Amino acid sequence: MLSLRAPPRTFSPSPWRRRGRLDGFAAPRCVSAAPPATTLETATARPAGVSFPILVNGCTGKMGVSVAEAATSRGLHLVPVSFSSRENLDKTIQIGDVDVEIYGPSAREDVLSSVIDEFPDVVVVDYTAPNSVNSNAELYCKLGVPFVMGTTGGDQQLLYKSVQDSNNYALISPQMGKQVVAFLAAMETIAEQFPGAFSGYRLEVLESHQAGKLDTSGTAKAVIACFEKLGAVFDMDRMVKIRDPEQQLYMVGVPEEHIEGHAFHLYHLTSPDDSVSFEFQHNVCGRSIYAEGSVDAAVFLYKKVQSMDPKRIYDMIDVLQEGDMW
Ligand SMILES: NC(=O)C1=CN([C@@H]2O[C@H](COP(=O)(O)OP(=O)(O)OC[C@H]3O[C@@H](n4cnc5c(N)ncnc54)[C@H](O)[C@@H]3O)[C@@H](O)[C@H]2O)C=CC1
Ligand SMILES: O=C(O)C1=N[C@H](C(=O)O)C[C@H](O)C1
Repeated sequence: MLSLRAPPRTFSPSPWRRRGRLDGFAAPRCVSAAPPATTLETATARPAGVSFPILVNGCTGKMGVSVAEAATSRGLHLVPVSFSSRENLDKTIQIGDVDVEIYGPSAREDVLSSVIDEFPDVVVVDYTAPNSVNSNAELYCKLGVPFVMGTTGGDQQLLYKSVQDSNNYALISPQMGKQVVAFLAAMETIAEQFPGAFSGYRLEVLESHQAGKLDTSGTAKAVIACFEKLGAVFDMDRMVKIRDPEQQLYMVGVPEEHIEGHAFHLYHLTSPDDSVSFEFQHNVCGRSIYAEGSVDAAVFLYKKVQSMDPKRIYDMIDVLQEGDMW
């Protein structure tokens, strides 16, 4: 039976620390549920159903590699070109049997133009860095190449404005994992249908990602926006961001093999009089759900471009709603 006892009046700032690893917090389930870090469950991947050229920008990074691998195993044509923020890298990266050549910033406009000439139906998928979001999007819009923006951060308003002004096709989402997208969609629906239902509730948010993550979780920001519409009070400066591997291991309970690639999120709501509390979590180990979702996104966008759909800007909820996610 559920206990209806009121929660303690002073809620610990860290539910993860309060509970610790040993009491069965969701994390250990990742050990058997997720694939090894940076490898994909692509052996059983279903084909994309269509084939078209895909350019993955950011093949020097972890998501770039994962998406490029997922794209080739789904039968898409991986364009053997990617970019870097560094000049004179003189590097190729092997993805399956494709040698992807990496070009620096000064060559990117010429190289991307040549790619578009050779592959007019190419779709770009971007997994670079928060400080490249806007300049990359500007370039894609200038050249009229449809793109999936998986990279989080940057100036999101400006990003949408660039796409709108150029009338380009783009799919933008801070979260590509199907089940997390479904949770986000549910949150948006609740927020729309019951605005103010959580008026005055205090919200506390914790997110833990690999140490190399530069920005605050874009997914957490999207979920927080829904809680705010529901009336909850949140101070963005109080978001607890955990990037320290020791804390992740011993406090959050991230399995050791996923310290380098995980995304744990926890949202805790408390009523103004402390008599009611709610808690939501989504904890992902590895990167395969984002990689597969990114390929779904590219396929979806490709179809929209081919059918000259008048709507130009999409997100992952659109993909989910069309039943187009694996
Ligand atoms: N939408 C989603 O579901 C997900 C989004 N992400 C986001 O994707 C981004 C990348 O994540 P990771 O691959 O884990 O990071 P990472 O640090 O492993 O890789 C990023 C790579 O992009 C390169 N890069 C930086 N600026 C560039 C530019 N202008 N042109 C080309 N390459 C550039 C960096 O040198 C690095 O190699 C982050 O913003 C992260 O938040 C990550 C996972 C899922
Ligand atoms: O950088 C990551 O890893 C992730 N970034 C996205 C975000 O910022 O929300 C999605 C997921 O949390 C993984």
